[in-house]
Amino acid sequence: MLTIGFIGAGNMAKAMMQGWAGNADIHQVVYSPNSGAQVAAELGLEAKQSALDVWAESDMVVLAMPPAQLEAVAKDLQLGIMMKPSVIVASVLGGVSLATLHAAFGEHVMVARTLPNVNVALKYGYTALAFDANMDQDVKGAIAALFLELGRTDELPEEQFGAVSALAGSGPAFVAAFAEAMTQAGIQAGIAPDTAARLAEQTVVGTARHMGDLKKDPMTLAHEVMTPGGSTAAGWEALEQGNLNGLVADAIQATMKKNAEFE
Ligand SMILES: NC(=O)C1=CN([C@@H]2O[C@H](COP(=O)(O)OP(=O)(O)OC[C@H]3O[C@@H](n4cnc5c(N)ncnc54)[C@H](O)[C@@H]3O)[C@@H](O)[C@H]2O)C=CC1
Ligand SMILES: O=C(O)[C@@H]1CCC=N1
Repeated sequence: MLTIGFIGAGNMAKAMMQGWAGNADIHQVVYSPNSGAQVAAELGLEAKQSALDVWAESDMVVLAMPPAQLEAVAKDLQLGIMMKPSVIVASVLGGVSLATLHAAFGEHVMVARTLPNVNVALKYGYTALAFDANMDQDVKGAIAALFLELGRTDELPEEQFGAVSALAGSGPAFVAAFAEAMTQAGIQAGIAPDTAARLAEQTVVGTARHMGDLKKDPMTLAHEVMTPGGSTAAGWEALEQGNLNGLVADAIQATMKKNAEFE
């Protein structure tokens, strides 16, 4: 039995807990000052009274609190790190580098920097991973296997994490924004709000599965839908005139700029 401990019980932590919940070989414990007990009860996990209690019981500790809490949490864990240095730290803290994590926890602590997205809740996530240069291959493999269970993963250079965070970490929000824009356009066109929302959601879900399951890239699928001289091509032209690509590029750049402020 492997014990994964969470420090923080917000949206990202919950998504990971949900993703690993069905695995009978994983025991999950959680501490969060406000919501830990409630989230643990909701998901059938064990709530702990402190970050130190989580550390004492865990093989791997997931740091999933706001990045600004890093120093405070590291201080709370000082005794645990001395008593049980074998615990692996998997940080999901946006913009917090391996170097910063080591500065907080000490050089000898095994640390992985991970960047998951909320779709890990249903094992359809994407997680970027970066490891200490000297981390043992077996430990790397074990961490990667855990995240692979939650969807796709890649080991990527840390300097790409700002861009990866914008595309894959923040990405679900941006795809959701497109679904919302379609819903609003449907309402404007006279469709009842709940029907418009259902149409938009099913279209986004179905399109994602179509590309994924049938292995089609976006433009192949788009061309299949665009009957030559038909109505989709007219709508596509409006998207191009409105510079959808430019707008998305701007959103990614703005997200990366903010990520760079955290680094
Ligand atoms: N939400 C997302 O899609 C993603 C979030 N992240 C990262 O995950 C981390 C958490 O983000 P969210 O879940 O979105 O935020 P959130 O606000 O939903 O959750 C933060 C959690 O940390 C807890 N917390 C605050 N101070 C604490 C402390 N001193 N000790 C223990 N727990 C404490 C809060 O009670 C709350 O449960 C951030 O570092 C963020 O960069 C990374 C990738 C994606
Ligand atoms: O918005 C944020 O700061 C975090 C990082 C990636 C997704 N959510």
